[in-house]
Amino acid sequence: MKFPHDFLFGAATAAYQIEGAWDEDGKGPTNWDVFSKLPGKTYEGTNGDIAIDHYHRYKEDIRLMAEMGLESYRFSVSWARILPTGDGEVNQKGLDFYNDVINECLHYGIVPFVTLYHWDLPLTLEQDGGWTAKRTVEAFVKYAEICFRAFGDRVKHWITFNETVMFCGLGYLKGAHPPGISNDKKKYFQATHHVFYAHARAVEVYKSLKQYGEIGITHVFLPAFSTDDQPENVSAARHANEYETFWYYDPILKGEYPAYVVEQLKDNGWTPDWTVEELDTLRGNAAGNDFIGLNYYQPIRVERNREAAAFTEHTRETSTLAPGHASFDGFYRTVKMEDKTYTKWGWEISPQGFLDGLHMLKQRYGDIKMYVTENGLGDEDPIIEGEIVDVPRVKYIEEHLKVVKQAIREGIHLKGYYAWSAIDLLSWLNGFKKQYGFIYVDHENQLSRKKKLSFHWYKRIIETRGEEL
Ligand SMILES: C[C@@]1(C(=O)O)OC[C@H]2O[C@@H](O)[C@H](O)[C@@H](O)[C@H]2O1
Repeated sequence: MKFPHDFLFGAATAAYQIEGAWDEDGKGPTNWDVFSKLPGKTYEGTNGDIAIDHYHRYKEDIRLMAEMGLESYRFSVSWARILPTGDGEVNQKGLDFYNDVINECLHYGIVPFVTLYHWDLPLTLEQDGGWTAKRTVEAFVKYAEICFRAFGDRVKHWITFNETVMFCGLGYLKGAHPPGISNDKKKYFQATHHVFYAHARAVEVYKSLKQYGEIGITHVFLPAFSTDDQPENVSAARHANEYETFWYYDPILKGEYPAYVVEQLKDNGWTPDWTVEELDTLRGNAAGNDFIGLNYYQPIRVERNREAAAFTEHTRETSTLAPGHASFDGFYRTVKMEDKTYTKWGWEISPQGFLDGLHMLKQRYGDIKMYVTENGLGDEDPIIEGEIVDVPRVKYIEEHLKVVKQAIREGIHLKGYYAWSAIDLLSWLNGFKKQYGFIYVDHENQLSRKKKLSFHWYKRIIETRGEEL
């Protein structure tokens, strides 16, 4: 069986991780331009000043994507190129760049799938409270409308935010992302609420423009499973799913927050300072959300945590999402299982966990349209006689695409798969060491591009619409 004719085979990137040109053509500074230069925050001090120079090489990169037969390219817009101060004057050269990227995609018949926010916040907004401040919400809505009006005649697929749990969790609980705050639960939940409210407002604006495309959000999908059937560990998995999934998916798809979490926030004094108007906006725009983007890499295996939830010192190393850590509230801990397979970064490889999780989502949210907006293997790719022989990545993506096909057979409304990533790029916390791309970038040779084994494999999968899987 082939994948359906309207299923999109894609790949993804993000602005800060590929563009470079951090201060060119009127772009304003972002939180990551500053944070990445703080000692110890990134792997070996790597940053996005140059990244892989996609700002100057986007034509070559998109030509390679076309050669691979990519049907759709998911990329993000750097807000600070469009609005250098976050909510002030528009920078025409920023609009020009993304118009060029979009037009280059369309030149090859590649469907652009645009993420408005992939973690790089204009510095002025971060300095003024970031996502804990209402100003950032209003600024995002202004920025989103500018993008809709500038690109919406050609861009018909919009993602508002990428992985809210990551930039809020690492920003306010682990201190590993800007603004580098640790263990501030009140700010964490406040920031997530402002993001969901900003999303709902952007949906409202998008629908009012009657551009007849689709808009959604991309969340991490991290289904939690109990290590065994002990009631306390089953309760740990429930707790993890409530806080890591339902807190994120419910306000978008149901228009309200999960009662389990709301009650506990109240007990702990972590309830966001939300208003009736904001909660009504969430409720009133849930139906306008056209899809949910899932970034699936792994499930988590959890058990009840019996150790006292002492203050946890977080570092870059403890923030790369490997198992063996207690949850922010100490309720559960993630466990590395003897009978499971893991990547070099300690992430479990579990296509079955994905399929089981998809059915959990369908049971809770019904027939919502879904895209796999990220899935891929972070690895240090083998190089044999100058060729990048990334067989592990081929196997990883093959197994997950098989599950996507099986899920569609089982009635899950999946409409596309975007591998992370189209091309090797800068990892926020792992520098250039953790590779994900179909295209290799040689940092020892003027960032020259080279097709990997997986490039040729994915090309064939797309050509045959995955019939062999
Ligand atoms: C934490 C990590 C990683 O480095 O493996 O997860 C997978 C992937 O998720 C993306 O949304 C990030 O932009 C990208 O940098 C990657 O980040």
